[in-house]
Amino acid sequence: MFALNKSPFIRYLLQRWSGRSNLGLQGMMSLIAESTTVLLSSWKSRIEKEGGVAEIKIDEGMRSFSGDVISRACFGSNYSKGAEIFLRLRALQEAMSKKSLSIGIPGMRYMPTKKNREAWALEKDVRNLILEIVKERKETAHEKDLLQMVLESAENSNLGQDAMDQFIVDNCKNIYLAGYETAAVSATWCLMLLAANKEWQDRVRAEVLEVCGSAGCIPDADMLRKMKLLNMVIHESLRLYPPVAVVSREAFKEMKFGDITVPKGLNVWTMVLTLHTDPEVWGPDAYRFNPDRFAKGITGACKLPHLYMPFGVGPRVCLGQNLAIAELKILIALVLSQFSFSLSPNYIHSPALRLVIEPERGVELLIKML
Ligand code: HEM
Repeated sequence: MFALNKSPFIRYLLQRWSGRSNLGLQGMMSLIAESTTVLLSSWKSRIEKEGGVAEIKIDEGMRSFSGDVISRACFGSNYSKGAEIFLRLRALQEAMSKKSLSIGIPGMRYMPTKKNREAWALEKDVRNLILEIVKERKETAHEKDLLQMVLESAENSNLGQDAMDQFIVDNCKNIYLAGYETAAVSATWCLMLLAANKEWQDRVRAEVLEVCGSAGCIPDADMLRKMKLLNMVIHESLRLYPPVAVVSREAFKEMKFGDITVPKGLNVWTMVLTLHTDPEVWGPDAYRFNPDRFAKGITGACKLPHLYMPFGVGPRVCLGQNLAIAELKILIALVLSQFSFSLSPNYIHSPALRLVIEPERGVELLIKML
């Protein structure tokens, strides 16, 4: 996520792509629904096999889902093709979050330590896999997706072959990293909260069935807009478990904030989770799951609305936020309309700050068909 701040090209690409994509909003929604259906069919078979109730650790399923969406939306390929890349990017992310403990020691990232070697090997694998997809792409029909745009920009540049490959790999990696774990972990936390809060699960399910008509009906854009309770639950979930815990900015010049002087070149970290749970901003129940606080929107929920920032803030705000919210709404609506679920007695609450805030020991749910 931090690397993305140095990548205005991605912003340009996503803006260009959203204007030019032949997917359109409805196409994007069917694509998300297809990925959801794949996931939920696997849940159904588990439930049938296990006699009506299945204990499912949902984390991997959420990753497959979000990987499938981002891969098909942005790269035109499906999850099975990107699966190996995802696995390595996840391992790379873990290796990097461990490595980040040693930031601050000059030159440390160039030392051939065990962790660094592990990360370098993964980087190499990811690079080779992406370049394999690029090679296949060059031999087959062109699609108007993000990968195609990256390729066109690389070809129109004056870069040599090595620099061109690096350009393609960096941009593909950035999009995967930005949109994959964040959306997956948001869906996981949201389902955990609905499992732990049965009353809200029932309320949102009733809304989904009322707006969408029947179980398993794929919501259209209008239906998504009408599901207010669902929206409130997603806001509250992103407030309590913002996947990106820190938003960073570099001071380009010396700045003064009251008595504090920020020197040029300093990185300022905004702790999103701290802002999202400050009782001064959210009231005495700041740590409680209470989606009702969003009944009148973000401005009604907190004293200073700009302090709610799950997608960051300002000109570098998340470019994938509409895609991410659509993913969450469609997934949760389809889950609620077909299943009921509660926390498994084996669930251990273990939020851990890696590159995203994730449940270290996973989320196990007891799931049955309605
Ligand atoms: C719930 C899911 C997501 C969350 C919580 C999230 C959060 C964020 C945050 C906090 C930032 C940094 C913003 C800042 O510095 O002010 C960011 C940047 C970004 N996100 Fe997301 N994101 C999510 C999903 C996605 C998806 C699905 C994509 C799609 C490809 C995406 C693409 C990007 C890009 C390209 C940037 C960099 C923008 C720039 O620096 O110009 N994100 N995201």
